[in-house]
Amino acid sequence: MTQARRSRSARLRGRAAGIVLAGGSGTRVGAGINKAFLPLSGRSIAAWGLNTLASVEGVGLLVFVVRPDDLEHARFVEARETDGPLEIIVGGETRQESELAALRHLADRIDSGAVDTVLIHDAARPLVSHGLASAVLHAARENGGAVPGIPAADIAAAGPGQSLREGPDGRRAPLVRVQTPQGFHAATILDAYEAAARDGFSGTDTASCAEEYTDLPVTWVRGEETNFKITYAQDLLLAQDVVSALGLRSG
Ligand SMILES: C[C@](O)(CO)[C@H](O)COP(=O)(O)O
Repeated sequence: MTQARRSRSARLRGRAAGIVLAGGSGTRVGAGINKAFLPLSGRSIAAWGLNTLASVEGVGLLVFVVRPDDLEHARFVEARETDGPLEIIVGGETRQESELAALRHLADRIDSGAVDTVLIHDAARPLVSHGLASAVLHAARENGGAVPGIPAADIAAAGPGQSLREGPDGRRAPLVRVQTPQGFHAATILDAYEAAARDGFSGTDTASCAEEYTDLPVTWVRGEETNFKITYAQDLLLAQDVVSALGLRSG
């Protein structure tokens, strides 16, 4: 183990696990390789989120979920773009299956209490800040579940024949753009994913599975505009501009 790795291992102390999902094909960006491994200011997109989660006090280990074809890329990220160590695992066909794979990978440590909280993050959101990830972890520990969200600034319609849900004051509840990392009490969310697997349920994000299978209150934490998801080629250009304009660095 190198000195850098020793110091990272020493810093990674805590009972929360960061899970970074890079199991999708990420083809809409049009690059021919999984977008999570495209470069952003000298490091892969995935490395940015991994390094940020690793910097959060209380995060004790990182699980990096990838496709079988990307294992070599993932090992490169571990060796060259993060201080490591990463627990690299192969995910499933869907987001739900990849999350389940990560939770099962942690199951023994969740059962023993060595892991109490999970922070599940999209590799495609490289610019999540240390402050936001820390706030989600804190809120998840306080409440059982927490997700970042930004109230939509534009007027949004639910679509023909649909009605927007009412807010507590009887007015229309604002639509919220949901981001990651999403933080949850680990044992509860593991049970939820096992129950979902038995039912064949597949959610859009961790919160949707939590809402369906748990009583956990899910708290909102104010998300960040810069924590956008890289989906299309123009999102990568925007991320590069944000990195330059704000002078951001990874790791
Ligand atoms: C979880 C998420 O980022 C919330 O906005 C989003 O649902 C992820 O979508 P993906 O298609 O799994 O990347």
